Amino acid sequence: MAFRSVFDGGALRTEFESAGISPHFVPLIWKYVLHNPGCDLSDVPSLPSAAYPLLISKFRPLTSFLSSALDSNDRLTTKLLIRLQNGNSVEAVIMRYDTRQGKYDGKPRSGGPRSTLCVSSQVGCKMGCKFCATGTMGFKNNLSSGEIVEQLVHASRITHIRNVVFMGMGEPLNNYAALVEAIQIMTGFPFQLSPKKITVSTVGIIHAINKLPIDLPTVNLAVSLHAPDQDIRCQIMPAARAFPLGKLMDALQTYQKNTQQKVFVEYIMLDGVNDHEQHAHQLGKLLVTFKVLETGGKLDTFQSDW
Ligand SMILES: C[S@@+](CC[C@H](N)C(=O)[O-])C[C@H]1O[C@@H](n2cnc3c(N)ncnc32)[C@H](O)[C@@H]1O
Ligand code: SF4
Repeated sequence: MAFRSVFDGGALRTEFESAGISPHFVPLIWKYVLHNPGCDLSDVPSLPSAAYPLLISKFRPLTSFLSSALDSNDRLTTKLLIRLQNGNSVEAVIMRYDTRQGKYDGKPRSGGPRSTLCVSSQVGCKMGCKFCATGTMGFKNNLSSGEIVEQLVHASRITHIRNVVFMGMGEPLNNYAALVEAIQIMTGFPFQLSPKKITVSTVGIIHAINKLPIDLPTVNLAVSLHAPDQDIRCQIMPAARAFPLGKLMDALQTYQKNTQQKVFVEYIMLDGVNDHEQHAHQLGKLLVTFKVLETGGKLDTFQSDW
């Protein structure tokens, strides 16, 4: 029998509510599980007595298992392999920026070490981008909100996580409800990540980008652009056929105007495909237009004199 994760917050709250138990106990359970690796739900202190049989029969503290944690040679990066209840695995990556040594971008910064966790939202992906290992494995399953949050639990037991980026396996906007719930949990007690430190990366699912300002108005958005025109985009990212570049750029403008959040543009240089000088000029024009249309937001892009 498959158990739910206690971090499937909506499911746990619903169960509690139908049993007449206050949902206010849910974050207390999360705090206990986070700080007590290997605990049983019967160990969680101070819950109403009706909560224990319900928890034990339907939920588990964690439904995933940390199979391996592999450090890079410089120990700034740790790759986590996490096995899910259904036997599939996902990766999450901890990236440490030792800002005192300027290891991130060479510039001295204040604030000491900070860590970013890159999380997966799906096992595989149906978008089929040609350059992406996840894309070539096809789609296997969506992660539940609990399975997404559990990546943060595993990582938080290794180091303090300050930022989360949805840049691991899968297309987060194709798993929208779980994404929204996971981020709501991550930004509440006991994780309390700042929404401004969360970035959702997407291939560019326009209808979902349009919903984000309502459901997650304070997260950052990153868009995998990877080409300055629709033709090249479609060659390397088949899903782009459904999302014309002009409409995508319009959606980004609207998103930024409505949220005032950062929009990051991701561009992989693929030899002989999108890395010609002419592509750089096209990209500059595309982003300059973006910036000129923009009024008062915070678009992070390069200095442009195209
Ligand atoms: C794996 S995706 C997950 C998030 C989302 N599906 C997306 O496409 O933005 C995160 C980022 O990794 C990039 N990526 C995928 N394959 C890559 C590769 N072989 N080398 C460098 N970046 C890659 C994607 O294009 C995207 O910008
Ligand atoms: S949408 Fe993202 S995860 Fe999916 S295949 Fe493309 S780059 Fe990979």
